[in-house]
Amino acid sequence: MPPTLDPGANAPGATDPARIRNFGIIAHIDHGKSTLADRMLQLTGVVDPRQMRAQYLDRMDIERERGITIKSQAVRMPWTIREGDRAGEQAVLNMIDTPGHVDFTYEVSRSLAACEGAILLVDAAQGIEAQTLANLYLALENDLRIIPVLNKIDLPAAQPEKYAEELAHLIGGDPADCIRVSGKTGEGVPYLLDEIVRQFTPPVGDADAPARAMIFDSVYDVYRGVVTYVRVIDGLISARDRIKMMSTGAVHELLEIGVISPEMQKAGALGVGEVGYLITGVKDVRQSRVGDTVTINSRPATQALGGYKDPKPMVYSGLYPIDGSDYPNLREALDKLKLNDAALDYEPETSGALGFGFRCGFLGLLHLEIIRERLEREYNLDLISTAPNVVYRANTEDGQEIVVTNPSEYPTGKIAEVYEPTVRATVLTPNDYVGAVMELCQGRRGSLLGMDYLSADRVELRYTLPLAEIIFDFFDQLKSRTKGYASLDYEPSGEQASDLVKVDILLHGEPVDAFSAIVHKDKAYNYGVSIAAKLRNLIPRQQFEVPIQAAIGSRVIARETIRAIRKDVLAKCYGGDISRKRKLLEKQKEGKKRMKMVGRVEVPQEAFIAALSSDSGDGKAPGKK
Ligand SMILES: Nc1nc2c(ncn2[C@@H]2O[C@H](COP(=O)(O)OP(=O)(O)OP(=O)(O)O)[C@@H](O)[C@H]2O)c(=O)[nH]1
Repeated sequence: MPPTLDPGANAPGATDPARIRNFGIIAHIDHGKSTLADRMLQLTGVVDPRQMRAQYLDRMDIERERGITIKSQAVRMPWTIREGDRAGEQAVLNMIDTPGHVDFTYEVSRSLAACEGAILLVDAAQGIEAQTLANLYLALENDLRIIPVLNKIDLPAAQPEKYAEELAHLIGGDPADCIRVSGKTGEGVPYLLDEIVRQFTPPVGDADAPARAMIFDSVYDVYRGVVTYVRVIDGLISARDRIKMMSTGAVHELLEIGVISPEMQKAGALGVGEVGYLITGVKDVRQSRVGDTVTINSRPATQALGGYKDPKPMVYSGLYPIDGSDYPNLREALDKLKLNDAALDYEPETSGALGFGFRCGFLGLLHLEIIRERLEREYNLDLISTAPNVVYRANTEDGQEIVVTNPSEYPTGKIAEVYEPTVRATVLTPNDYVGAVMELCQGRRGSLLGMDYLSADRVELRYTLPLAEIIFDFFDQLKSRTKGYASLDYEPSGEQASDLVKVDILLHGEPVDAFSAIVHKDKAYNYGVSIAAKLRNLIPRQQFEVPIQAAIGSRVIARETIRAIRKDVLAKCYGGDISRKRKLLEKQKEGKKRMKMVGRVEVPQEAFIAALSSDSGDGKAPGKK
């Protein structure tokens, strides 16, 4: 038996909006959102203590293994105020657990649009970090009420007094208003739940208006087809209705409607302010788009809700199946993942070296890595991903504009100007490391925008940096130069004209498209030298000599050679006259020449993976720590 929910959830009618509180938990990564969510599930009784496991809401294997939240989750929990003059008041809480990593900011902003309030969770041993700020700004943009909460007060290193000051300084108010909790021990969590009901406002909507619900997430389930998560703004959607998607006008039969608590539970209807799911039996993933408005076919709304801004991919990489016959499976898998993930973008491409594949756009390297891992695990595919790159815009001298998502498509003609995307990066660091952070940012072509002291020993540095300079190992470098104390957040800030060149890698005189890269002129030489050296170690010796060249246009900037395995053709030629030996050697040379002309260099698959996957030369996948 699942624990009894508030009767509204299962009754044919909907819950009284005055009793609903929709809220999100926002925090810097690892400050303990998922753990706090676990305690709430336990305290509200929606999860049986025997079934409780850590990070209950992180359902994907990858999420659990890495201890990070990738997808947002919405859970309905009943709560009755325990203390104070409103004790006994019953409420229905819809909690939305959101991811913390900078790549997934768009998930956070989508979820927050479905809330009235946000818990700003800060680790009491760490204080405010870069994503604390970024998420706070997102919440403020959505006009949410904020409850500041200090977590992990059970830690000996916790300094709640100090950080309560910092938080109060940031959002205004009294340090004493910061609620102190431990997601681990549960201390303070019942009080926090009480305060959620007291401080957050109930949703406002017109119960009599035609129904309008916002799709804030949509997932493909192998057994049930597409499951669509909605928050109702106006009106009522009941299980007997036929629903209409406002962007396409498509009408669907409702097979099931319900709430997540934390498993799916059927309900009779969803009313104003409620958060729940719809199942229509739609199998095509594109028919239930995140950001679309759902209405009722018999009495449709006329005006759709303001949708979400589509997240724009920031980093591109080619994904190729190692076994060419897997290509259709890869397409199908990408189609399915795309439903969960509006930010994933892909189109077919062919590479001379790697065959048929897809050029895919991602939000960042972690996103790339996760999609790739999901494709390999959930869809059983073996993939190669090419070196990630950002999107460039080139203006040619004859007035054409070319958008380059793949370096091998970089125009060869005369180029007037090339633009590269930039980001506005915020680094929070203790005072002692300001010099180290500045040195790193300057080395990555950054320009300082400003610097502020958040408290006596915590500094906020703001830089404009080319995106291409931070997608590789910037974060690792930042962490190692600041002994792990600095944190980073960034957002797109437009583009800038830069002195960029395309570096081609030629194997045996033939350019290999998958190795081409666009780099800043000052860094082209180093790039060329390092990739040539890497390939020399990765490609086994062949029967003939293989030159590896890095070139800008026709100018070679670096060269390595893989020496031939010289077969000893004279081994069986004892004594004899010199002309015979010479003849044999000539023949061998000719053979080599023929190989050079017609032969192709055999590049082992691993070489592609290792050379392409990271610029550090360690053979690890991009972004892998
Ligand atoms: N001592 C102590 N540790 C905690 C507490 N809350 C969380 N942790 C630990 O902090 C780490 C991060 O916690 P999570 O709940 O996974 O953090 P998160 O913010 O959800 O992380 P993301 O999902 O990746 O954004 C885990 O190792 C937790 O066990 C707490 O109150 N006390």
